[in-house]
Amino acid sequence: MRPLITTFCGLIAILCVLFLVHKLLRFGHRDKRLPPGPPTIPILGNAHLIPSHGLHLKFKEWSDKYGNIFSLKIGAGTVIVLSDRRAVHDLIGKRSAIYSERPLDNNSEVAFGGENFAFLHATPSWRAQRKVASQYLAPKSIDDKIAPIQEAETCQLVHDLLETPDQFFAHIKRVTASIAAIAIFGFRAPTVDSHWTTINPTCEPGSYLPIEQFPILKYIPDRWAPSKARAKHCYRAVTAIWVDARKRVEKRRQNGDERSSMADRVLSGEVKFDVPLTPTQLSNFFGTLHQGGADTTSSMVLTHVLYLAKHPLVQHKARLELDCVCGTERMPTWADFKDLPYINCIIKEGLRLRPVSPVGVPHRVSRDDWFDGLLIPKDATIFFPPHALNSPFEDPETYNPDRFLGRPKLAMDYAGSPDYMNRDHYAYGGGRRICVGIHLAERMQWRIVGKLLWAFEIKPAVDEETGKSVNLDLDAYVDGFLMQPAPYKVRFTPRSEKHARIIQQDFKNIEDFLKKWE
Ligand code: HEM
Repeated sequence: MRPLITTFCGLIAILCVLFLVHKLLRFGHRDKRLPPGPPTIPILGNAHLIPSHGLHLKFKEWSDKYGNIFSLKIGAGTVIVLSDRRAVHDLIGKRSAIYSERPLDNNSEVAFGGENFAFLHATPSWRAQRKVASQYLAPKSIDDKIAPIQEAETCQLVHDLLETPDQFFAHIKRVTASIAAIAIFGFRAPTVDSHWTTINPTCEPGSYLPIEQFPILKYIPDRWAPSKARAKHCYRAVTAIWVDARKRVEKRRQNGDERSSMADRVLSGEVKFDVPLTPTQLSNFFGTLHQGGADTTSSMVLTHVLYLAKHPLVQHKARLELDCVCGTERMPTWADFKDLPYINCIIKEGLRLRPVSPVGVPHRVSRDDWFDGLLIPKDATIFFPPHALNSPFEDPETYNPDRFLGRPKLAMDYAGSPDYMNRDHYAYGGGRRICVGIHLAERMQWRIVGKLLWAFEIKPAVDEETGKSVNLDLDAYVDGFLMQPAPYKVRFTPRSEKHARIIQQDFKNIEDFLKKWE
């Protein structure tokens, strides 16, 4: 009897081992109902194929090979990449009720403390924050309240470039940070080293353990996982900065100095959230908006300047319009938008060709869904990379603002249109999560590029040793959380004595207005 029991137990043990091996080999395996994708290997799936840099280029390569809708397996997780405009329109747009979550990611939840509304899941609190932000940043509200600030700040930018053109990187960072700081906190950044220019924290969570995809990693003790401590530190450091920012506004208000910023309106009770926020959540809400507004826009402006310096003919075309509408008497303002359509073409082409986030910000689907017979499983991470959605354009890798002649509207008009093949670009994302600052961003870029082109010839710098123009490398980008051009050198030469005089005069006229925000 005993040998029979032993044999039976042995059999059970072998079956258990076989089951576990089978389970292990299936872990990371692609379900046949999913969109196609690169072959998987056990456990990792496709995780070993993800490059540390240039993910947008890899996405493009995979979409050419496996189709415009492809999938990746990262351990237990699924990633779906949409490089198809119809799919983006149908899923991210029309079905946005289930495609508006953010990916499950324990590390960023710790790093943001669940308080950065750009990374919140689609909770009632996210909806409440989004509502307040989008009302304040709606076109009419911006054109009523923020427009004079934007015009004045861009006048200072042009003046700064006249005085110290070599510092153009810093000047461009200052102006976007200052406009965002006035709009959100009611304070400005008068110089490149002032508090509100340098406030933006650069704390990024860095590399970390992908617990959602490989659940076994959660058993690694905290002391062996420095990323966990880093994420906690990140939350504390960033929150401290934004709490301090909110307190500065409160102190100013206590001294009887009430202004018309978003923070002032919330703190005065004029604006209320449908779901109340704690003081710390409120600080992080303001901070998220400032962060979203400042560096994204300056990175884009630096792209516009880089490409303009390399393309004198594009500058020339813009100036034909500028000279006709404004002459040498005045700089362009937003009121000239309709009469200067080529500036809008330049903005669109920069955003299309070099979006700050070429893979886009991922969404997550909240339940199983189907598209063209393909399964999009619950909790899959959804990318719709702007870079891969350029296919309707002829010669998409070439910089050519002319391609947007005949498309005179702003990005939001095309994003909301059912004519998805005519959409200009996807640089602001899509669906219910589309960039909440899109109207401010469009106006900031237009005002800056319009004034720069009116005021200066933008040319590559001259090498002091050779006396020749330096080469500007259009592919030299720093690939971080945001893509921005690596440092480069250009010259800003005033177009004439008269242009320089107008710049000086305009600056004198706005100096006192801007001082009110210091
Ligand atoms: C050229 C400038 C800008 C670009 C290219 C840009 C791009 C983006 C993108 C791609 C997203 C993700 C959209 C999605 O998930 O589908 C986003 C979200 C966001 N942006 Fe912008 N953005 C810019 C300027 C701004 C400005 C000026 C602000 C605020 C003042 C802002 C605040 C935000 C916020 C708060 C979110 C998160 C929205 C949410 O998750 O509901 N951005 N932006």
